[in-house]
Amino acid sequence: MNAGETIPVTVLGGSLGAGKTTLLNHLLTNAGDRDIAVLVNDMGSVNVDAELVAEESDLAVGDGVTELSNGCICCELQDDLETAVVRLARERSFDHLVVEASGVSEPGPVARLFVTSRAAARYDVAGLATVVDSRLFADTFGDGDPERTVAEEGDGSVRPLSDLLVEQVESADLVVLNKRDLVSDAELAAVRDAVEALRPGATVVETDHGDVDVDLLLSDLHDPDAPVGWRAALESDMGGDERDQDGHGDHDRDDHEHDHDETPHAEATYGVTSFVYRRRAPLDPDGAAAVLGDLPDSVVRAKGSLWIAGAEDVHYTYSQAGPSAYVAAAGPWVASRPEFEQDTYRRNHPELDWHDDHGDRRTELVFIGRGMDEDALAAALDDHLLDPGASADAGDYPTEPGAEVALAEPTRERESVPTAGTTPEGGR
Ligand SMILES: Nc1nc2c(ncn2[C@@H]2O[C@H](COP(=O)(O)OP(=O)(O)OP(=O)(O)O)[C@@H](O)[C@H]2O)c(=O)[nH]1
Repeated sequence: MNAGETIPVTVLGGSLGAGKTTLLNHLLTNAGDRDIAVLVNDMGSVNVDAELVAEESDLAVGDGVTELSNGCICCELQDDLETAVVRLARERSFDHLVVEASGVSEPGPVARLFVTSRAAARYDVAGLATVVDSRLFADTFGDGDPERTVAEEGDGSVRPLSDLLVEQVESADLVVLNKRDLVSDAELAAVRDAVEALRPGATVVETDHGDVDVDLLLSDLHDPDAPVGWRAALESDMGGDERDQDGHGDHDRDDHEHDHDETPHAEATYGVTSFVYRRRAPLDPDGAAAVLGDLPDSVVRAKGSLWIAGAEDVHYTYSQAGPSAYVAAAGPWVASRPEFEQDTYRRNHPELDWHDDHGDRRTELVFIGRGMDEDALAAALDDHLLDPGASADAGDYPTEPGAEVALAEPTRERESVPTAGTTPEGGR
């Protein structure tokens, strides 16, 4: 970058588990000659997404991937975001910055930071892309009338999560209708209608597994003739009318002003909390599948690493979003690799949490939800802990890196959902 030139930045938002990290990995794999820096925000204290992005790309956490964890960059981590992106632009040269906001981030304030703060001198917002979980959207707004559903769902104390879904769509320049494979054609058409009603003028694309056109995603999506969403919020922030063109109040701004202090924004506004379950012992394969394939409805999103008895050399990742839950074989644990590789890996990743006996083998899961009974969930998993080295049959778990197995799958209207593998047990 030449002095005085600004770097384009794309803000990637969308609901918990909508497919933002999947899309980001697709982008990095298909970026060609572009040098892309990424910043990943996760609301849990363990940044699973940053690790997944780093694992799938040549970038390392702390080098190409910057992580901001345990909070939300649209509110309590705003200052950290500003510092991180200013430092990034000073220390490295790159062509484009992509910021993956956490699933509970309101995208407007994140984009606004690049226009109003110190970061504005270095960056230019190219666009705000919102990834929509089409299955979740169809289920939430089944009657195609999002505004009505939002109004009905609220319990008065916190805003319903569907409110956030609407806001994320209203702010977007590009809406990616992801998880197309989990909805029927009729449901997808209804989702598109609802999205276009909420955000007229946005570019809308339909995908599965984040397979978007990289050129489109990184292009300058700014449409000066459609100043709805975050730009309208920006204008009102700079002294204009407090209501945007659709007549909605600028609630992200209102909320942000009064929950800036102790209570994290996600909890104060949406009642969303997170906790980490971390154990240095393997889980019984069937027991883990039974619990993790049938989580209580209070869990909105769960993800992390699994150490499974009987498959002690395979690092499994677990991912649940609403009615879907999968276990994937990520590859060998570092501790299962030849010693010289272990040494090299550990030298390059000093942050790796290493145990004298078990190396990096661990079960480390982040649970995000509303009204979760953390103790009951932890106890349910603890019931299935085994001693390291205990014999067990993990035959239904995949071993090939990248292969995954469904523990729970959603059903869609009319057509059945293609299975991603066999089901070890249960499911919901
Ligand atoms: N069936 C299906 N699953 C998908 C698709 N895209 C992503 N997934 C799966 O959905 C889960 C969540 O995907 P992520 O990319 O981690 O979602 P995210 O938005 O980054 O999640 P958070 O950052 O935790 O909010 C993972 O298990 C993905 O493999 C899709 O198009 N179809």
